[in-house]
Amino acid sequence: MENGKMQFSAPVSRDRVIGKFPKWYTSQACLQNKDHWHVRVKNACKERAPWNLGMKMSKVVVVGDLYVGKTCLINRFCKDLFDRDYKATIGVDFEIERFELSGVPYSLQIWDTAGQEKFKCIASTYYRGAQVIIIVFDLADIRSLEHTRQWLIEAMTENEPGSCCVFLIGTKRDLLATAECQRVERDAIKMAADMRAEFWSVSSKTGENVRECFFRVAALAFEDSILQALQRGGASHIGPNDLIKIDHGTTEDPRASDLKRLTCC
Ligand SMILES: Nc1nc2c(ncn2[C@@H]2O[C@H](COP(=O)(O)OP(=O)(O)OP(=O)(O)O)[C@@H](O)[C@H]2O)c(=O)[nH]1
Ligand SMILES: [Mg+2]
Repeated sequence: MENGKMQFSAPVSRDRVIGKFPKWYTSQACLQNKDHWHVRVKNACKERAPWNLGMKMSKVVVVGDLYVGKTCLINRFCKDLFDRDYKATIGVDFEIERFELSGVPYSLQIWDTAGQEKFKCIASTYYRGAQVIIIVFDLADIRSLEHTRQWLIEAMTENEPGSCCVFLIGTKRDLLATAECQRVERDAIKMAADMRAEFWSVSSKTGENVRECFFRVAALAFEDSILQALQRGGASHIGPNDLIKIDHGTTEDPRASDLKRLTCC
């Protein structure tokens, strides 16, 4: 009971509890090559006891050509579903996924955008305030990899340089033979290194690497948030308000505030 109101918060599902720091897919294109939480982050998490950190949320924006598998990737992770039939995303959609990281509750607000050119104007209004940008390409369609650089440029026009963690994700690995997959991955790793992005190779159909990839997204975004807050306020001053300030998303229904911005199109 707080301020006369009951506070209900369902516990985070057990398969969203991240204790150990998640590992990269390849050390040749990864944003962090350590295998443990940053010591300052670990300490900040431990010290949370005297004050309630509350729910913390970061914004993840998923971009890439049409038909590369953005929606399927999100649906595989968030709903454990795969749909063989293509239903183009119209404008944008979002999912909220709750985690517990190093004992602290934390959410990702995952924005799925349309790859079709005619919806770009709508989708691009949602790029702002992204803490993570996921650029998706189809491992079986090399042109979609070539287009990823342009997607990054467009996503970054709405964000401060250096303010986002960038992931390059190749989907549909189930469609490729091992040798072919390795060849495409080599090109993708070069592209990711160029973009300073972390590379992952996944299949939404089989689910291969999907969970591992999103756990990594959550962990890196979470660590980044805590470190930024510590840098601003100093370790001894970190408190609930610091963490509320660094939210890139919002705890209210994000569709409500984002819809106001749609008037530009
Ligand atoms: N075999 C296979 N097919 C996939 C995979 N991921 C997606 N697909 C198929 O690829 C097609 C396009 O997937 P979507 O997720 O709808 O693509 P999208 O990137 O969201 O497309 P837009 O919303 O138009 O931008 C669908 O027919 C999916 O079933 C995968 O990992 N393996
Ligand atoms: Mg889609």
